[in-house]
Amino acid sequence: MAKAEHNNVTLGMVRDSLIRQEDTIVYSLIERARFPLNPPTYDPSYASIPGFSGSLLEFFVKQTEAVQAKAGRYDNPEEHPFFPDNLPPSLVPHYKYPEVLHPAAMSININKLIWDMYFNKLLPSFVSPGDDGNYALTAARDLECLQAISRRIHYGKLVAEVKFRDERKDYEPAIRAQDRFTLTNLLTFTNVEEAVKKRVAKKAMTFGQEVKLGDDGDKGKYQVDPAIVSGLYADWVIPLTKEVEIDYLLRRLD
Ligand SMILES: O=C(O)C(=O)C[C@]1(C(=O)O)C=C[C@@H](O)C=C1
Repeated sequence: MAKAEHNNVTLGMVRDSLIRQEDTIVYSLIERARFPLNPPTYDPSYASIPGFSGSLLEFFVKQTEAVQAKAGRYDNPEEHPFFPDNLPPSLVPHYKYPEVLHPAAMSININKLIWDMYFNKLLPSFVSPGDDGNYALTAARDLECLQAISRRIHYGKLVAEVKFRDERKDYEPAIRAQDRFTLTNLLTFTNVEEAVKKRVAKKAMTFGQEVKLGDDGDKGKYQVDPAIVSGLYADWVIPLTKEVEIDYLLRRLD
């Protein structure tokens, strides 16, 4: 039997969006990999910006998020700022996004974890060491990666909502018991996870290959190592999406 539709959102539609978001994530990693690590971007002692204490990256992200907040970006429940404190209010007319999620969704933001993972684990694994002076562009590329990864991981709220409504009688007892273990089992589809990991590696091969005319001897050289992209998904993106799903479900009956 086809799964019931809720506000016209089905698990298939949610998964289609996750698949599209893979493209954005893979492309954003490729764009960041065009620059070396560029350590001064992250060094608070380099920036010395008047009236600001922190790195150029933090300056760039805070300023960009402030502009985007004023332009209404965070009115969209799919968007999560990295520095939510002291963000200016939106200055544009409020768009009435469909209310699909439980209000508890608003309190879930794991961007701090995503930030730490990105800068401490992921970034050093896929960019070359070095310094070419392009610190502002580097910060801009980092923010694009962070926003794409964050949107995908927080999409777990919607995944969880659709699963909850599809299988309410299975989820409710586990939520009442605040039983993370059972919730994890309920929402896990190992076959889907395996397909995601394979697909993102393939996308990294396809989008990141060097396109040359004629016969070249350069097959197998990619702009971002496909194994790093599938590792990112295996070690971080999928586990953190599940974490968001569980955090959301635990509050779904509040
Ligand atoms: O597609 C789902 O059902 C999801 O919950 C998303 C996701 C993922 O992060 O890709 C996470 C958990 C499932 O085990 C499978 C895949």
